[in-house]
Amino acid sequence: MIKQLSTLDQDFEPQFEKLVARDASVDPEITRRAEAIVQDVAARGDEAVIEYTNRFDHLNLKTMEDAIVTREEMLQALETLPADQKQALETAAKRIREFHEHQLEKGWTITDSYGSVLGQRITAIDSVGLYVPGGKAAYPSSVLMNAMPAHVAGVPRIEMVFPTPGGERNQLVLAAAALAGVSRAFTIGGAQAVAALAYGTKTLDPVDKIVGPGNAYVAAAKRYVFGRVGIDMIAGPSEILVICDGKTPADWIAMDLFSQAEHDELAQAILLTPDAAFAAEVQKSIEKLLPTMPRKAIIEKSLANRGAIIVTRDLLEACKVADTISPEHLEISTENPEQWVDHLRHAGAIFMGRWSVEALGDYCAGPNHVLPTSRTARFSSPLGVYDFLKRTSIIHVSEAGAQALAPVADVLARGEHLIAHATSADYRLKK
Ligand SMILES: NC(=O)c1ccc[n+]([C@@H]2O[C@H](COP(=O)([O-])OP(=O)(O)OC[C@H]3O[C@@H](n4cnc5c(N)ncnc54)[C@H](O)[C@@H]3O)[C@@H](O)[C@H]2O)c1
Ligand SMILES: N[C@H](CO)Cc1c[nH]c[nH+]1
Ligand SMILES: [Zn+2]
Repeated sequence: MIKQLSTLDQDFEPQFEKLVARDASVDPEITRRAEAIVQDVAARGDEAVIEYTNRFDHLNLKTMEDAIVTREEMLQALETLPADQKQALETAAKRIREFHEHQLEKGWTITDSYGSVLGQRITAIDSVGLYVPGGKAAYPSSVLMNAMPAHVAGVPRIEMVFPTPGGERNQLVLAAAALAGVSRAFTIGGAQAVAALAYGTKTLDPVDKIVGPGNAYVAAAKRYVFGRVGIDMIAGPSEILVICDGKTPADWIAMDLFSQAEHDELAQAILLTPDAAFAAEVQKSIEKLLPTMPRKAIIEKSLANRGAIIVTRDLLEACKVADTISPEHLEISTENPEQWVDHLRHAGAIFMGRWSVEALGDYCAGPNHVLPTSRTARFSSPLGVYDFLKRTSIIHVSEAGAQALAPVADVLARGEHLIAHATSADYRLKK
């Protein structure tokens, strides 16, 4: 069952360190296997992708053509969805698109005192590959979250890969791809799909960047191909941290913890509260509600291995502990959450107040649900339009500018013993 800790406990520090230790999800054997698959796909292309897909996902592909899902098939899936699903998907897609449109960046220029123009040009990446996980569950919401910012950024070629264990093409996944502007999809997954996107095969031209969450094989393959292609981040198991003043119904908080615990046995769900009686109440809610959950076994393992209810001295101390954890999702389930948010700097997404339940962020609030995990929120951001844009510096030096800057470059270049640099600058000086 979930651990109960208090910051007043004598051994709180070592217990806390054990709780937030991050190496639980990296297995060297998985890394070795994933890298071998990537190398094989790089060498043998389509043939290797087909073999691995048939082996791991139990398909019967004869050629890569059998794995292709066309734009027409995606649109067909959208048109034939049950009305409630179509409407929900469209509402979510609209909100996600509108939110991400605010992230579009514009280029800029400045003109210096010599009339030289300096600036930054923004262009979209030419081609991206979206990894949409499909091993244990299908994630239409992740299609929207990955593809929509790419589409808003103006990426012309958006390829999607998604494993279809047993060959079932999830219609919601295809419909979401239609709404979010995916150009073409392949029913392939795992390390072999990442390799196909990175190195290209006869059927699939290589892409410039690969984004999207996945299991340990996908993460290891992304790490391996980074450098050849760009990647977004290595997303680890889901995390939720709730700070509560003890006045939100205990069942709500228990279910919020379950909502991320149900993703994975390695997911992390933590409650911080200064109210010890409330902590006990949430514990009771967990015991009451857990047997009713279809994914009970996963939730139980996740809470037992990586979950905790921590009683703090006060809400300010709860904020300090939360900042150390730097969680993927942080709910401030208190009165006047604005009062606490300035004390919190590191989190993928902050949900303010009792009504801002994390599940809304997963599907339809608007912000992206692909977020930094495993404490990487200290230096990393949610997936966004900016991940699909790149910047190019523009330098247009006037004749007068060259006269002023060449002597500066000359001195610095000679200081570095780079005489060709110095001389090429000096050639621009008027005699
Ligand atoms: N952060 C997010 O936004 C987000 C969103 C959705 C899902 N997720 C996470 O993504 C993960 C998805 O994992 P998943 O497994 O369900 O799907 P997945 O698509 O990531 O992995 C399935 C693939 O793994 C490969 N694989 C499985 N066993 C293998 C083996 N023994 N050897 C080699 N390859 C093997 C297969 O090729 C298979 O197609 C979960 O941890 C989930 O929590 C995260
Ligand atoms: N909470 C996940 C990211 O940690 C995203 C997701 C998809 N579907 C439901 N939830
Ligand atoms: Zn979720």
